[in-house]
Amino acid sequence: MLLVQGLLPAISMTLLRQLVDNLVVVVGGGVSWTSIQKILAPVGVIGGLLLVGEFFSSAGEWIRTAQSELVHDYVTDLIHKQCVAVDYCFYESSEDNDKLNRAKEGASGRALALLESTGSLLQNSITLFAVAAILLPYGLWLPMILVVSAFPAFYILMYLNKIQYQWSQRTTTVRRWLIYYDSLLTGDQTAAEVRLFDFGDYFQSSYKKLHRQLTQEKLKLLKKQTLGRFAAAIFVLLVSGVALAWMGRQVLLGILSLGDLALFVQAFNQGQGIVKSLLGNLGQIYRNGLFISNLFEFLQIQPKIVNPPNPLPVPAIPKQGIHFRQVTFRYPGTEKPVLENFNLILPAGKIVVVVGDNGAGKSTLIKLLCRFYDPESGSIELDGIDIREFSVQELRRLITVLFQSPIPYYTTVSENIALGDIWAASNQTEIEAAAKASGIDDKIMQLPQGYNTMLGKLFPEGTDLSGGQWQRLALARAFFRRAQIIILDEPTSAMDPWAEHDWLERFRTLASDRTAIVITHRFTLAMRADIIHVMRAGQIVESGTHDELLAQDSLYAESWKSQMQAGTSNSFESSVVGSLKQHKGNSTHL
Ligand SMILES: Nc1ncnc2c1ncn2[C@@H]1O[C@H](COP(=O)(O)OP(=O)(O)OP(=O)(O)O)[C@@H](O)[C@H]1O
Repeated sequence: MLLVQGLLPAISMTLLRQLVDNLVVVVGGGVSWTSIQKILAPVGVIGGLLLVGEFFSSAGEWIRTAQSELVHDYVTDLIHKQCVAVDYCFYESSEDNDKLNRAKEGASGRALALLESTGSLLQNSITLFAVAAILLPYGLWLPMILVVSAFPAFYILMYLNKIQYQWSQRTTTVRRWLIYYDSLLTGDQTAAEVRLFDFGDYFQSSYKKLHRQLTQEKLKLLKKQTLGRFAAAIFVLLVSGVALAWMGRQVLLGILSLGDLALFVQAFNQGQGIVKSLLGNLGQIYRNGLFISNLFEFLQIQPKIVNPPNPLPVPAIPKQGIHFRQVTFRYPGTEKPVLENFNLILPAGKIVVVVGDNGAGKSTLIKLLCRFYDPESGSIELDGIDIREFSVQELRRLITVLFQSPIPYYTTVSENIALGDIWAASNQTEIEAAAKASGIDDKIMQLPQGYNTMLGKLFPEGTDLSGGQWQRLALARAFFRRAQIIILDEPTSAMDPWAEHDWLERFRTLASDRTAIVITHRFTLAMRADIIHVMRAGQIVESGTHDELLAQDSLYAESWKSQMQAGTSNSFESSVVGSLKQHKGNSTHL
């Protein structure tokens, strides 16, 4: 198709010359059926060619759309796969987020544009060769001048494309800020605070300020591009003028016919148009190639948290437990270690609670245990084996985590719970058992369509849950996983005290044969653990049962007393008031 489309203009031009020459003969020699036939034949063929051209151009539209969808699907799939494959820490680095943004920014559009420009380049090259072949008999210098006249434009185009790319690279972070402000203003998660704190105008003006700055820079670039293109176009016009003057002279001298002149004018004009398109194609290929290099840069990122060459089998049921041995860890790009020569034993089959003040390093322990990060030195062992010796996926399958802020998934209730173990066959009985264990079953039964109710208000017929109910649902998801190691990070923070008491009883039964690690600020929860570890500034400073720690009369006991003095022992208010008092400057706060 490219070949036919590429040759069509040249064939039309040749036919046009024949038509004009025949017309001159007819006008000079009188009208007869034979002479009219000579005109009708090229007219018919030209008409036919126009039809073929139109058909191909319409078919081209269909092909372009199909190609566009295919390329889009392919590139999006690559990006999604890589987004899941990169390390967790990728999302905590501004530089890496820039890379992702650049890869995503029109990646599929650019890939398609590259494909189209290459196709167009081929077609235009074929046309240019055919046109050059037509011009060649009038002088070798004609096709050459056609190409040479395009050199300045070529240089300008490449230069402009390069500076546009550099500008785009430089402003990636600024454009990410725009996306961020936009999400604050338009997202459902921020809608309440935007209204309450009335900071809509504030973020809107931040957005506008940045956007204005970008627009000004963009317009400056465009101005440069326009001036550059204008200068190149003037040069091309001058060259055309010289060539036309020469051709006109040849006709006046009788060396060439009027048909030749018609052919020449069309060929030279078309030739220049084609050279211009070719340059455009080259510029596009160059620019899109630069942008697509961003996609490749992102796709080439290799995760650092990888499986060992010969992974050891993960214990189906841990017997000894988890041992943090002399672990030192600092977050990438930070100076101060969060953990330094840290030691902790979490025995199998026990419920262990880790309490500690904000920033003590409790959540960091979870991230290390799940291998979102690896320690700088020391090791984390499961039944005496360094967890780096296991396959990452196998290790993670052994663990279930209820994170501090569970994600509300906008799917049905059943799917929400089943997401806890996508590898397990979705069994409704087990889903309901997990919901009962987490204490959300009663609420689900009151929903319009029970377990088939769509959650979240973002999509049609969705129902929302309260914060505590979402938390219980996340807990059901964690239970559904049936993992041997259960990690709960502030599991009851959004629950009322009655719910918490009820839940604790269930949890004891559920976790009876598993290893449970609970991170909490709530003493009412901590006191029921088999072992309590008190963490402060990256170290375990006290360990024991609730009674043992009270007997030690140290940090834990002090914080416990402080909470108890604030109210009755088990009440929600006591925890909150106690915590608030501690935050007011008491050095022994937990
Ligand atoms: N991604 C990160 N990059 C750099 N520093 C981090 C990162 N995440 C946490 N930190 C720092 O590491 C320290 C420990 O954080 P961590 O989240 O483990 O504390 P925590 O005990 O769980 O606190 P909280 O009780 O408030 O949840 C803190 O000083 C925190 O600022």
